[in-house]
Amino acid sequence: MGFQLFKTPGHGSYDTDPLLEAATTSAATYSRDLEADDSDSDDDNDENQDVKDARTERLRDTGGWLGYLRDFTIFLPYVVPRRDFKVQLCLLICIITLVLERLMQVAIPYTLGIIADKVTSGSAPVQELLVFLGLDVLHGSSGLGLIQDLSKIPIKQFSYKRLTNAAFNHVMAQSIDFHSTQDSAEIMKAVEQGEAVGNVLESVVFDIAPPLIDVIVACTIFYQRFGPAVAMVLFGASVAYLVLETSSTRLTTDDRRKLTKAARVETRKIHQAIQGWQTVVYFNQFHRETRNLAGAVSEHMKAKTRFEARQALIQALVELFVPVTFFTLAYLVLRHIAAGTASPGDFVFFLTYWDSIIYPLKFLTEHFRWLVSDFVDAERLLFLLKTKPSIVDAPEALPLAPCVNEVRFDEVSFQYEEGRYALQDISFTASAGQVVALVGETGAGKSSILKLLLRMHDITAGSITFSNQDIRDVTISSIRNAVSVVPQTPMFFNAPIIENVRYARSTATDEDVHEACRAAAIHDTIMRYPESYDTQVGERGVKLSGGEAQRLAIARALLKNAPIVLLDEATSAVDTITEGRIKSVLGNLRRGRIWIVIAHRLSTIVDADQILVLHEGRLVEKGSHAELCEKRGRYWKLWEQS
Ligand SMILES: Nc1ncnc2c1ncn2[C@@H]1O[C@H](COP(=O)(O)OP(=O)(O)OP(=O)(O)O)[C@@H](O)[C@H]1O
Repeated sequence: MGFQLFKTPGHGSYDTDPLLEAATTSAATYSRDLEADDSDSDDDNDENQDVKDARTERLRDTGGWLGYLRDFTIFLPYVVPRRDFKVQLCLLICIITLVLERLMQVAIPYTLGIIADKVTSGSAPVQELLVFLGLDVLHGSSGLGLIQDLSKIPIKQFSYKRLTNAAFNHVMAQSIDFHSTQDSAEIMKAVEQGEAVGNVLESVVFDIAPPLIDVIVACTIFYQRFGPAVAMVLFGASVAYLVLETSSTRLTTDDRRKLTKAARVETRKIHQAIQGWQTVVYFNQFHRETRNLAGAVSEHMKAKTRFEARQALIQALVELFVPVTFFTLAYLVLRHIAAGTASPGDFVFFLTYWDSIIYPLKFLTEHFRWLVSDFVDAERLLFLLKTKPSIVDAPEALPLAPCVNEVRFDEVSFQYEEGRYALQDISFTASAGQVVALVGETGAGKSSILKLLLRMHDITAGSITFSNQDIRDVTISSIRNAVSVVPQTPMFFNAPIIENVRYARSTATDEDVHEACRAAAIHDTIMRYPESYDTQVGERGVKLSGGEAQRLAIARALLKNAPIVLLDEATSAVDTITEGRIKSVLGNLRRGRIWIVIAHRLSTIVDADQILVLHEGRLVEKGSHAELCEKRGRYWKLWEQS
């Protein structure tokens, strides 16, 4: 699939808590990366494996690293502040501070060397000491460091703001096929990576490039002051140190992976137990969960001990390299002093300069590791931004004409996947003021018709027109403005009822909202709540009963006041008395609108103007209730069974 961001790994086997796992399907998406850890392969245990796989594939497709890196130019418009003068200025300040820092790096040891020489020659170098003070303050966190840190803030925020907004808009503009196949946790992770691109740039510009430049500058200066031997030792030692550091990282990779896996298993256990708290109560399995967690915690700690001890040992060995290099260099410099080709001040210069080179070098591998991890995160965002929505406006699409009084399906065929038709040769017309009911057994294609009306998918053949305008020739946004939907399972935001209903039309007054709720037979119920319309509905509306949620969804759809209303089993959870009340109010609202209704309970659509009977994606019967009953065909059979 073209839009597949990352592979979704299979569920692992976890025999200690299978029931809980089944009960927490929503947790399953959240802990996708956690579940990946349960696979047998070590590589699969790596949370970034999917990104790495995608990278390998892209490397193959783009013909190597150059082509691959070229993909990253997609970020340039988001990180280059073309029109933002403030950010441009900050960027310039940062570059200047970086250059000044490099100069300070040499100037400070140089000044100290002069001070030492003056002291040994018996004079008091007060002036030089003041220069040193000035340079030191300027070089530290109170000088250039402060200026740099402050200038970095707007630069990082600039790219974060632009990338996060762009990624969010991109995800929201994706089509239903993207949203129904992608793991939502994975998409969220990708959207949240706006910071990673900024971090990559920051790591390269501020953490990785400067120490490398410093080493080269130091080698040149050492060469000039102490000759080629000292310069060669410094250069060779720096390269060897970096190689050793990198290989030592590799030596602990396996332990690090095991540690990450153990930590994730622990988090997963906690997450599942909390998510599945009700299931734990139903089966009184508190002890089992406590035992499970205790096991996971001790595994985690064992892995941590192994990793940290091994890393400490390897690090200790690598670090031995630093004093040995220092000793060699110091010995060579001292020989120069003894030979009279260098002064004691030169030794002080060497001592101070050594410190300023070696410490950043020590952190280089650490920065490199962070860079790799930020790079992987940035890749998630890259793959997301490269995913194109499958349904987009035609180049010359215009908004739908405001008055829609007819919906027409003309020999419409549609397939979700190649080779399997969900709908075939569907033709019908629904006019303003009419109720058209879609009936048929499960899987017959009813919901697919609603999705096509919202242009969530494009049809394979035929045409769908709203008042003679093909929906592929008008803007998607105007289609969605013209259609109100009451889904089978409505979703609400964790906000007060009034805001949830007003979501349909932000300009609606409180009275408009009340009116819509009266029409949906929910107003009186809401007024009985202690906080009436200010009652919070809970996450996704969990505090509402099924019937209340459906009635609120109807109120919301009515408030939108669109010319086409789609009801998908909209009253299936409502008792028959309330349903009767809703129907009588909806009857009054029929005028001027087109109603397309899906119903399993046939009693709810007996007075529909047109009943379309679908069977295996085909329209097999069409007519009023009386006409269809008279036919004694498929509808009649369904009616008899109901
Ligand atoms: N996203 C999808 N990808 C692939 N096939 C799909 C998808 N959605 C639905 N289908 C298939 O299309 C056919 C029609 O599905 P549809 O949901 O329209 O049926 P329905 O009549 O609304 O069923 P129900 O009454 O159970 O809601 C079914 O065979 C279904 O498996």
